[in-house]
Amino acid sequence: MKNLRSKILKALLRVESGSYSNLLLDSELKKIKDQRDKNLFTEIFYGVIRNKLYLDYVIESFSKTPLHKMDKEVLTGLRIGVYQLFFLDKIPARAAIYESVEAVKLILPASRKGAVSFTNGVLRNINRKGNELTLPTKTESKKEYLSVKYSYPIWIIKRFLDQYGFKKTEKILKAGNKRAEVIYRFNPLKMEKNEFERLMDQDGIKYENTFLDSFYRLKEVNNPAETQVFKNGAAYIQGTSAGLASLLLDPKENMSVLDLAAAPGGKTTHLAVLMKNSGQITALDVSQSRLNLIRENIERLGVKNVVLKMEDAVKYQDSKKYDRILADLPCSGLGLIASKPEIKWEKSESVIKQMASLQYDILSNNLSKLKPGGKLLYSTCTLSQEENQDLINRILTENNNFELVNINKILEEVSALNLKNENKYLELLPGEVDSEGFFYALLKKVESD
Ligand SMILES: C[S@@+](CC[C@H](N)C(=O)[O-])C[C@H]1O[C@@H](n2cnc3c(N)ncnc32)[C@H](O)[C@@H]1O
Repeated sequence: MKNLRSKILKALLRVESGSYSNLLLDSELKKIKDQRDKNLFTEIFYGVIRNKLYLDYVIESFSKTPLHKMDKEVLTGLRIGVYQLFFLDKIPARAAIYESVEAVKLILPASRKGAVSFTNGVLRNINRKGNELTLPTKTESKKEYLSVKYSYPIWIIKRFLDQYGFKKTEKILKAGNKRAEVIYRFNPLKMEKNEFERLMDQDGIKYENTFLDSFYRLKEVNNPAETQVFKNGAAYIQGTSAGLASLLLDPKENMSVLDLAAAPGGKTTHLAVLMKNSGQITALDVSQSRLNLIRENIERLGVKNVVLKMEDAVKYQDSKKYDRILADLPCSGLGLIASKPEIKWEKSESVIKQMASLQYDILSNNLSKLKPGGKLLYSTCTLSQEENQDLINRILTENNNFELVNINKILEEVSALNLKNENKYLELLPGEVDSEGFFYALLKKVESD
């Protein structure tokens, strides 16, 4: 396709100014007809986001102009070019350079000829001398080595090294650079499972089982939101780590459940399935636009037992007592880097403290809404001790009417995960499990309140 690189360049600039990569990619791919072009768009788009720090290291090594003095269009064009030169063997260097320079030319006004020839010069130089590139070595500095090699900011590397040591950190970083999988959760509110599988076969969708029953890992699916099963509401796109949360909370039919931060409704709708559409789920979210996403999902999936409320969970007042509370709270998202690689670049370390404080405030305001004997599942999609283990320890110390339930027995019952977990809570690390990074702690309110 003509101008594919300039479309990628524009999309990358939008990610830099705050668009979500996954949503943007979906809408851009809809505009492209040819499957090979779709694949190449996806490869370069995600490749550049994932490897930004590495690509900048290469550019800096071969350009006399420092990165901060380059126009963002030029720098992004250079990243697109270097990504193809270093990571895509099948694209001849000449084509990679030409197409990237053309992309910069198309996006800049005609008066900026100098910037175009600068892009060309730097890419040619990198192509000639690329094999002279020297990377930081492990012996000089483990942090620098991991940061450049796997393209992660130093602050994330430092935290992971402190929390997990070198070997585990390297596994997590590698897993975060793999393309995230697409997983369908089968929704029995819409059809029988054999009908669901028949429709997937009819659409030529190849899939395999995961460690959760009813969660199907798709192989080579391009438009997972365009298939029959998705449009019929028989499928919801949800990773297995996210899917585990509702299963661990284990709601029963006719229970009352409070979901404190529910949008877009992945876990709410899963809870509804587990409750067979009975009882009631009160689903809160602070954002009206995100509540609309839950509404759409509820309608598509045929969920009938949810009451939506636009509420700030830090201040939410409710005299009702619940059997179950799901606290799947906003977090720094360090477990989701495979599906949202821009997380590496748009967050700074201060987000951890901010999130831990918000999580504490939300939990503290809502613990009293649980019935004696009721259970609360706390979950995050992050890998920071402050937001996970430390926070739960603080909550338990300050609230002696709550105890931590050992999650391992339930885990055995609801999943085929075979983990040696010595803790009562559970932390899933990407690279150790075939899934995204998550943390879960199950709290029970003691019977006598
Ligand atoms: C991790 S997401 C929840 C994902 C959801 N549980 C699911 O499975 O689809 C966190 C959500 O918390 C919401 N949120 C952030 N601050 C909040 C607050 N103070 N009160 C309620 N919701 C909040 C965000 O709008 C976001 O939708």
